[in-house]
Amino acid sequence: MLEAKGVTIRFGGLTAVDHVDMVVRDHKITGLIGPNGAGKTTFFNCISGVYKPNEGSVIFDGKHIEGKKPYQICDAGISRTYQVINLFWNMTAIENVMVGMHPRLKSTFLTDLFKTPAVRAEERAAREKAYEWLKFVGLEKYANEPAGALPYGGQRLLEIVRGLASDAKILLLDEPVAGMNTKEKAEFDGLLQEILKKGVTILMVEHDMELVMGICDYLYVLEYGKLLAEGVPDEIQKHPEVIRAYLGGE
Ligand SMILES: Nc1ncnc2c1ncn2[C@@H]1O[C@H](COP(=O)(O)OP(=O)(O)OP(=O)(O)O)[C@@H](O)[C@H]1O
Repeated sequence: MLEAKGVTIRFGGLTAVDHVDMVVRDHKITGLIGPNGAGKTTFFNCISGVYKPNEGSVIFDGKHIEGKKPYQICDAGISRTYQVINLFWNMTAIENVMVGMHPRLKSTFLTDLFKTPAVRAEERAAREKAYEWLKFVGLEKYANEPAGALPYGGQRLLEIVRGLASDAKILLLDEPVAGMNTKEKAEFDGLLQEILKKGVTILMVEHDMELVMGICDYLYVLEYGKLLAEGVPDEIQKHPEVIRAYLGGE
């Protein structure tokens, strides 16, 4: 479904992502791991349109998307979350989800300006749908609270659900459990399974090895921008190069 071929990005003399090939299979959880500075977030940025790769291609549903703008990539069905949570802090939780739904809404600047009955009906329907999304992640009680008032784990979930609300086919999660407590992490595992059941494919960068090894169907390992290994978690855990590079030889 999503395929990267030879993706390369350079910052001056540094090749942050170096000819990386990756296949993200439909309805699976693919993990991208590697030591700090390996190029994981930069790779995400190439897929989500923040950067245009210097070389290589990214193909989604049979179409080249490398070099497209982030909003075009989002419209195509790829949504992402950020390492540093990126919400509209002064908007309520439900409004944040509605913003996520915006690409799928029909209203335009002019119809919004005049608040036609059709716009009001669409807004009502969008609010109801957004509320359903909040329920999906157990955040409905915060619907009318500003995003900044949610507990930290809740903010992470809100960011994910805002992505889902755009009818994403692929969700790119950048360190989704960073900062979550043990209970939130345990629940997160179940949530990812529920997301998969909705037909959404997941690609995630995560440092929490227990989570990654337990939940991912397939893993790619980056080191200094290059692909070091790929395989199912069992293979990766035993891979001598990965143990050397990432697990510090333990
Ligand atoms: N905009 C930029 N300009 C210059 N160098 C950059 C830029 N973004 C990232 N880098 C460099 O590219 C390399 C890869 O960084 P990146 O953030 O992608 O790694 P990462 O694997 O996501 O790390 P972490 O696990 O710490 O988040 C690093 O050496 C980083 O300093």
